[in-house]
Amino acid sequence: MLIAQNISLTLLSRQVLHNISANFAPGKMSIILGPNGAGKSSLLSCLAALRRVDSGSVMLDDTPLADMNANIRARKIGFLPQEGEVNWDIDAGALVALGRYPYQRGWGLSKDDEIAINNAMAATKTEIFMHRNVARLSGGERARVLMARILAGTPDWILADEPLANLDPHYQIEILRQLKKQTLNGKGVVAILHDLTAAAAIADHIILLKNGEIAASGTAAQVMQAQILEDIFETKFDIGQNENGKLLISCQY
Ligand SMILES: Nc1ncnc2c1ncn2[C@@H]1O[C@H](COP(=O)(O)OP(=O)(O)OP(=O)(O)O)[C@@H](O)[C@H]1O
Repeated sequence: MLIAQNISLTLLSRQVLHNISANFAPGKMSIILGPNGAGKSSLLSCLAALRRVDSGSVMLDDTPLADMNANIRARKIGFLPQEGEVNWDIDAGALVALGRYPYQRGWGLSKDDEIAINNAMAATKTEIFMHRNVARLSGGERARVLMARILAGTPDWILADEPLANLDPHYQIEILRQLKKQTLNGKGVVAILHDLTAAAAIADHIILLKNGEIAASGTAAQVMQAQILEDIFETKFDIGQNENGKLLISCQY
């Protein structure tokens, strides 16, 4: 389990997370939603130990993340940041290979490294970009390469900050299916999304943040209710279902 225990975070003398407690289960897709500035990215950074919390702790399987060796932590947790920009002069294959960095002992790639890299590029359909400069890929192509870098590290946990940004509908579905597949293989996924319908379709567990606090938490059926969403987003929503019973959520234009 990845567990946030009463975590609070202050940035530039402004408290952005207030006493957050949440459990994230392996093999499950947990989705964090909420308005801009609610604290979603801040929470995800704390869960990845990229930010030190002011109080409380983040535990991974009974060990405080803050006490864990950085290399071991990097093998366990893959973090996909929100900004998909890559300003290095680097080919996609080399960028994906960086996902193996926590495993490297000497020079060059091991057989295991090569297998993991090939699997990750196949899963994200990025082999065709192997020798292409990442800076010259489209935003959507680069997003898939960055996802491949995370998968190459074969982490137990994937923490993804808006993994669907810049993707067309086809690749949004591809990435969501890829993340879901990871959970079916026993990995824990925690992702920030803005698309409420996509979140409802894919989430095992949803956390809605507002003003740095958990405003609602539960299954899609429990939290995707017009009044709850209106209170959190300060916007009216229409909630329906398609013929398969999937929730369709759109704000009222
Ligand atoms: N490095 C920082 N220094 C100071 N304040 C920050 C910093 N990063 C974020 N904040 C502030 O913390 C609050 C939460 O930001 P955060 O990025 O976690 O929100 P978010 O829910 O991910 O928003 P969005 O949906 O817009 O990405 C915001 O008010 C933001 O201005």
